[in-house]
Amino acid sequence: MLPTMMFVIDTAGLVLRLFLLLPIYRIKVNFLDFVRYAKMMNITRQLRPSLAKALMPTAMRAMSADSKLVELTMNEKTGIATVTMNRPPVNSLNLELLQGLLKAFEGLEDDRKCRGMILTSSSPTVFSAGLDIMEMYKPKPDRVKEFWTTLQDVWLALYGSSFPTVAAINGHSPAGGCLLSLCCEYRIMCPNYSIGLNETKLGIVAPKWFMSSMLGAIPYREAELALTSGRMFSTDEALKIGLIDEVASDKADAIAKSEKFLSQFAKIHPIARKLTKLNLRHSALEWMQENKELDLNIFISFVGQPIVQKSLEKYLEGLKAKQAK
Ligand SMILES: CCCC/C=C/CC(=O)SCCNC(=O)CCNC(=O)[C@H](O)C(C)(C)COP(=O)(O)OP(=O)(O)OC[C@H]1O[C@@H](n2cnc3c(N)ncnc32)[C@H](O)[C@@H]1OP(=O)(O)O
Repeated sequence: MLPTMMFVIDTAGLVLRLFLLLPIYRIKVNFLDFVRYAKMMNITRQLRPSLAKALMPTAMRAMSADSKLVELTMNEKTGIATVTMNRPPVNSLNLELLQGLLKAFEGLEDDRKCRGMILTSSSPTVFSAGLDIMEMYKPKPDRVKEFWTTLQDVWLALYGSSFPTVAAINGHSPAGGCLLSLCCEYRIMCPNYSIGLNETKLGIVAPKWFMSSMLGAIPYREAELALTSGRMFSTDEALKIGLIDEVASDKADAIAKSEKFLSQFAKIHPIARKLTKLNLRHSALEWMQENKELDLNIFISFVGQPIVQKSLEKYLEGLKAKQAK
C-alpha cells in the first residue's frame, strides 16, 4: 500500500512540476519526453544496478544517414552518437553535405536512445572549411535557395537539439565550420589549428544568427573585435577567450573528452537539462523560425551583388594560388 501511495504522490508531483514549468519556458515537451522523465525518476531508480546493466546492449551501431558524406554511429551502451563529416578534402558545406547533416540530426532527435552527440570530421587536418564557396559563386537560383534553407534548418536542428552536443574539432574550422561548432554546447579542439568567423576577410557579412551563435560563447567585446576583423584564432588563443572549452592532444583524446563531458548528463534530469538549454537559446531560435524567409531573401540579394561575386572570385583565386605554390 505504502509503495503504491508513494508512487502516486511522486508521479503527481512530477506532473505538477512539469506542467508548472511549461508556461514559463513556452517550450513543447512531447509525451515521449514525459514518459522518459517519468521512467528515469520512478522506474530506473527502482531497478537493481545489476539488472539495469544486464538490460543494456553494448554494441556500437552504425546508423544509416543515407549519405556517405555523413557517418553516424551510435554507442548502444552510452547512447552517445558520433556524427562524422566526410566530404574530402576539406568538408566544405555544400547542399548535399548539409542535407546529410540535417538528416542525421533529425534522426537523432527522434531516437529515444540518444543521450548526446559528438560532431567531428574524417579529415586529418580540417574540421570543416565552412560553406562551399562554389554554392555562392555564380549560383543557380533554385539550388542556392535550397542550399541556404538547408543551412538554416541545420542550424535550427543543431542549435536547438534537445540532446547535448559536443564538437570534437580535429582540424581547421573557419566560418561555417566554426558556426557548426558554436551550435554545440561544448567545444574540444586539437592543437595548432585555426577557428573563427572570418567572413569579413572574404568581403562578406556573417548573418545575424552566425553572430549570435558566437555571442553565446564569448563576450560581446571579444566577438565585436573578432567579427569585424574576421580574425581566426589558434587553438591556444581560442581557449583563452572561451571560443573553445578544452584542448585535446589528438582526435582520439578529443572524442574521449567529449564522451566524458556528455557522461555528466546521466545524473541530470533530461527534461530539466533540455528546458534549460532551449530556454537559454530560445530568442535566437525563435528569431530564426519567424524570419527564415526574410533571412533567405537577404542572403539571395546579398550574393547577387556584383561586388560580392567579385570578392568571392578573388578569394577563390587566392585559395587556388595557395595550392599552386
Ligand atoms: C554571403 C552571406 C554570408 C555567407 C556566409 C559564409 C560563411 C562561410 O562559411 S564562407 C567560407 C569561408 N571559408 C574559408 O574561408 C575557408 C577557406 N579554406 C581554407 O582556409 C583552407 O582550405 C583550409 C584552412 C580550410 C584547409 O587548408 P588546406 O591547405 O588543407 O586545403 P586547401 O589547399 O586550402 O584546399 C583544398 C581544396 O579545397 C578548396 N576549398 C577550401 N575551402 C573551400 C571552401 N570553403 N569552399 C570551396 N572550396 C574550398 C580549395 O580551393 C582547394 O581546392 P582545389 O584542390 O580545387 O584547388
